[in-house]
Amino acid sequence: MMVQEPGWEFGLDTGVSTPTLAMSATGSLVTTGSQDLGFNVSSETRCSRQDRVPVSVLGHWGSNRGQRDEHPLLALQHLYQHHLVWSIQGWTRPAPLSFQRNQQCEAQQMRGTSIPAAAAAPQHDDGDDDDAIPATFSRDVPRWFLCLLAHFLSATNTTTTTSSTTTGTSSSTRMDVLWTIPPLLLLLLWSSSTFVFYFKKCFYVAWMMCLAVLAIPLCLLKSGGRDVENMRVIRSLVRHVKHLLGLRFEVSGWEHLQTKGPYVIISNHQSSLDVLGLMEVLPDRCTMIAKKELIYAGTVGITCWLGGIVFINRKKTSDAKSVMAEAAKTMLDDQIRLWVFPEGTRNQRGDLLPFKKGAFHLAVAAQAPIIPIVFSSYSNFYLRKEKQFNSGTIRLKILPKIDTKGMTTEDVASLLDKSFNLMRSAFLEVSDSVPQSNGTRCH
Ligand SMILES: CCCCCCCC/C=C\CCCCCCCC(=O)SCCNC(=O)CCNC(=O)[C@H](O)C(C)(C)COP(=O)(O)OP(=O)(O)OC[C@H]1O[C@@H](n2cnc3c(N)ncnc32)[C@H](O)[C@@H]1OP(=O)(O)O
Ligand SMILES: CCCCCCCCCCCCCC(=O)OC[C@@H](O)COP(=O)(O)O
Repeated sequence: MMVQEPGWEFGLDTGVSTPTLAMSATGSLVTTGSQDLGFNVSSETRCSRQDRVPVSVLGHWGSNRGQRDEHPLLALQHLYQHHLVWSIQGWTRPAPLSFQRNQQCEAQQMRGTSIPAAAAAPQHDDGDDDDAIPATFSRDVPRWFLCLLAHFLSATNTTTTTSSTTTGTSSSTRMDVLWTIPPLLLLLLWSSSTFVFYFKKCFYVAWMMCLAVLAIPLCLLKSGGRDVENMRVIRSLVRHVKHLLGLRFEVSGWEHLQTKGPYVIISNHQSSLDVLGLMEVLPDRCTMIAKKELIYAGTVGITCWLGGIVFINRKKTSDAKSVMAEAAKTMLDDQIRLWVFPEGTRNQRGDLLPFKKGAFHLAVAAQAPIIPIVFSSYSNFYLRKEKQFNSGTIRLKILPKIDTKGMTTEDVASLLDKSFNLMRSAFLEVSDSVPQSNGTRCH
């Protein structure tokens, strides 16, 4: 008796109407599959050769042939490569593809019995946690994509078979796996929202690092060193990144940024994605206050330094205070605007954190107005806990300036309260009205 450990199974409800596939489904592939790959392919018994009825082909990928760690997607690839490539043309409608742990099948596999047709048919989420299709593999994959994948894989198969005559079997296997990566990546991007989440995040960081490599020499050419004017270069380099991540910005209140001279911009801080919104509206001669750790962020850190970003040590209030007092002086001397995140840290809890006092001390010290800018909540497209990063729209609302002329340190508390209340109600307002995710990846 062959004992299979619980594995993943995959189902293709093909709706195929050709006699050839009906044959394959009734058994001829089972032998090939089992012998070559460790597959059991079965189908619904009620399907006959001539009937134009949906056929479910279901493979079970166990660990009996030493492929213990093989991913179900690889198993799917094998199925395509060896059995289904020729029959895909016969598909008559999009094939919903689902992966799930089928405990009934696993139990039967453990006992060494074959999978009955009813158990073999792909099941759908019935709300039961154990049986539920994992969120990562629950999306329908369109027929044309599967066709493309199949053609790609069959082409790969030919290539690697040819190469195996000269380079040997192990390198052909390696090639096989290598060539499998691009379509699998596409399939994962298509089907797994968790994968999309990590992919987009990594892409964002990597892309910013690459852009920064470009930004460094450009900044040096423009200003010869650290200068607020370099922010123009950085701004123009970062502006396209929103398109790559599927984000859209809707900005209102542009007129409030027309204020002349230095001012302090304060905004809420949800994620490093805020940089994209910041670059959307960043006025000329404006730089930021940031935590000092950012300077160590490789090429991005160097770019930040070149852009004139003021780094503070949040853990040492006295240090931070003196750096900000110095910044107030520079603001006036060099006619610079400063962008501060008064929450002092990232926050995505659907509300604003209590503000720190530095930004208001800064504005009072420089006697410069405060311009609050509110970013709508990212929760309609970006959820860190749920690992969701869809495309979406972000509203940026620029609020009227708050004057600080004649104010002293005594007024800092009331200035802070006033700004907080204005921003909080604007945040709730823009977050409420923001359109829901315009991506298609929500479950
Ligand atoms: C193409 C290239 C591509 C490359 C990529 C491009 C790169 C991207 C480009 C650009 C990206 C830039 C993106 C940057 C994003 C970074 C964001 C961050 O890093 S957010 C974290 C840091 N930000 C802050 O922390 C806010 C500022 N913080 C403050 O202002 C705090 O107030 C701080 C640190 C100064 C002190 O914080 P406390 O935690 O100690 O708390 P408190 O209550 O505010 O202050 C304590 C006491 O100190 C007084 N105080 C504070 N500041 C004062 C001051 N300036 N003068 C006098 N007293 C002051 C206060 O009045 C308070 O005293 P009493 O309670 O009133 O007695
Ligand atoms: C090796 C690290 C590479 C990092 C590359 C990052 C590329 C994106 C550049 C955007 C910079 C945004 C910086 C930012 O948003 O920092 C977070 C702080 O505000 C708040 O931090 P925390 O939550 O208080 O620790």
